[in-house]
Amino acid sequence: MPEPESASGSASGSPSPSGADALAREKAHLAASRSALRTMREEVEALDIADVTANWVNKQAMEARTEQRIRELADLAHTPLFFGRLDYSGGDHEGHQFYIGRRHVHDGAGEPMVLDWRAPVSQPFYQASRTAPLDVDLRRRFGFTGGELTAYEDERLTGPAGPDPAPRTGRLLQEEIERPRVGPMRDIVATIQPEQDEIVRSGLGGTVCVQGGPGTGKTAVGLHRVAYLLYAHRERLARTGTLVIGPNRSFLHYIEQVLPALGELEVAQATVADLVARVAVRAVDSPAAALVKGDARMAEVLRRALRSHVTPPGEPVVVERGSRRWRIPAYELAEIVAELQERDIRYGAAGEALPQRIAHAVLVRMEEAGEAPDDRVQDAVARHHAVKAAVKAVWPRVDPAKLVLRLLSEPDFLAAHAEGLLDEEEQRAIVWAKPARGVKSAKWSAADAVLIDEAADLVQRTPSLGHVVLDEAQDLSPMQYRAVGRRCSTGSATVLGDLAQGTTPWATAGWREALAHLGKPDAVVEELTAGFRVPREVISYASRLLPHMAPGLTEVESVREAPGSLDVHEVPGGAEGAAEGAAEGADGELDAAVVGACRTALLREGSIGVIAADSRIPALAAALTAAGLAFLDPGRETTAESRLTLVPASLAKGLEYDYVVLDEPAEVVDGEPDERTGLRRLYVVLTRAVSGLAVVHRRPLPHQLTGWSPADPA
Ligand SMILES: Nc1ncnc2c1ncn2[C@@H]1O[C@H](COP(=O)(O)OP(=O)(O)OP(=O)(O)O)[C@@H](O)[C@H]1O
Repeated sequence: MPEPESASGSASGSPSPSGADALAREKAHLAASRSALRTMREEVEALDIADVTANWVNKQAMEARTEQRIRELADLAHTPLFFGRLDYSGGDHEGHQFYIGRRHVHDGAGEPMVLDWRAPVSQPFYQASRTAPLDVDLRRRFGFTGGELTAYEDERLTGPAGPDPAPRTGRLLQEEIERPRVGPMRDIVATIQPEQDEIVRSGLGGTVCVQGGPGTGKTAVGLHRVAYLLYAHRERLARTGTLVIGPNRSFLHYIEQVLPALGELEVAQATVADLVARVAVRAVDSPAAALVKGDARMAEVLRRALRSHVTPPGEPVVVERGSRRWRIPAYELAEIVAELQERDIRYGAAGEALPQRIAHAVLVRMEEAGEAPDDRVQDAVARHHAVKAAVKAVWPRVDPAKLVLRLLSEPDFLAAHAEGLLDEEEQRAIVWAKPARGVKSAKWSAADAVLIDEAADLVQRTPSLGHVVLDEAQDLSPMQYRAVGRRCSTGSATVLGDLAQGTTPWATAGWREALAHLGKPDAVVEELTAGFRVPREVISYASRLLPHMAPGLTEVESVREAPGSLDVHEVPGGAEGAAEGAAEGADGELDAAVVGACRTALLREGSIGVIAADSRIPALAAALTAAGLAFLDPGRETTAESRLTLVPASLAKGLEYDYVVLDEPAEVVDGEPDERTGLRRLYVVLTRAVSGLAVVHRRPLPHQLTGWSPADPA
């Protein structure tokens, strides 16, 4: 371990260096650490694996590992090698200084120059406080500008209280959050807050569910938790795998760089639709049909329908071998079948076990007759055509997609298995008006694909991963929770969501029930209440909607004041004129006002999101183009040259922009099938801005936002 002098370069015992000197020493440590990292990389690059690998396969594997290691050791120009320092004044590390960074760096003698943020000795960087200093005397946070170390911020955790910044409002934290965004989501490793850190470091064994309002850092926490788990349980998770599940491609694209920036390159990403993509999805269900298809009762309907394929044996099995015939009577076959049905094994596995069970019964008879058959005889009997024929009749193979197809095509078949589970109206809601002819030509919906996935799991167990992060979970149906749950049945999960942002007809009403569907009823539910993204003025405005669409949920408490961050601009013309414009999907004056707001936002640094009801997107796209303002769609990465993104409200969830221009809130609400969902959608889009929100409207704002009630006199 380095002594204070060697780690910081500070002259021990001399008067405390001036700020400038201290900064110079820290810069020197950064330069020395960079050079040590370069040496580490050069050592890996120079490894001659030809000497240590005996064969081609090993060589390939070693080469891949070496390449990955070289990538992990890259010194990224704009990613500081360390962001903090801890000076220990007690415990095992008394008198030592540690620099905390994204990865471990050591010098030629193997002494650490930078410690991985995930190491136990780094934890006080996130957790220590004046009330619980955890043996740490000083915590230093570094500020960087374009990869250059330019500032630091100290907190004394022991001795008389000084003018230290409270961690929540620290200048560096504020600057970090407000640093203009271009490109994908960034990591928060330098500024993880204590309550976030507790979730990040919670053990691999347990499932954690995090409820948190917009911008409380749920996504960030989930991704950092994966990085932490990979550090703490690398071998196990390398074997079993990790997966991050997000709501759509744009969102996954937005978050995809966070884990690589933390040195983790092997985490898979998918949407729920990707996980269950066994058939091509080409149809959209009515809300009523999707609601029934997503209900957990469908799991039981499927189970019954599948099991109905087992037919009680009516005939004996007669196996001829040489001059002898062995006969297993029907009642004995029925006993074997009943025993398999009672056991908790998958339909397919039981079907595969049946021939061996029948063969075993034959062997018992052979032994009783004085023969001494061995395993080979049993295998031969199991493959005998009479046994195969019996198995086919009693326990036929079932194709999961065909099973669902039949349920949705044949009202009688559905009724037989939905009895006591779905009422007649519910059954009618899901049966296809026009029965499909085959699996390939059927017009499957997203919910149908989930049903097929459930059926497939009833036939054959879905392999489980080691850990799954499920983001924006509040929008999943019970059947979708089950689909995710079977992918972490022997592993654990991090479930992230906000009940107030649920915008599907089946949105999660409470986490306990959702976790039961996921198969993790004992998961711990944590709450994050501090808001990092949205400034106080904006979150208070958006939170006016809460009592109307998610009563009981408390307002997020923003850690940031940003006076002037909210601008509500009314375009004259009012209710009458706007109605016609809206009907045509175009409204020249409103469009012009939105373009104007974009121009104003473009004068500042950072990303700009223009968010509008999906129906307004074509008109706004045309207006922006006519005004010469280039824009991206949310699946594309912003760059310094193209900072403007046109976002349909339905895709805004989970995303964020430095500045948001929100077009016509009333239209966003009207774009949803009911008012509650509309207000929730509005809440989502009102909470996407980091530095400023401009609301541009011509129609009256929804009264829940203005506080005006329809009952009030005008
Ligand atoms: N401790 C932190 N330090 C710095 N930035 C943070 C911290 N926690 C969160 N943030 C930032 O706040 C913003 C919101 O975080 P994130 O997207 O994870 O929130 P969320 O709870 O998932 O939001 P939503 O519910 O809207 O999806 C991001 O820019 C993130 O980097």
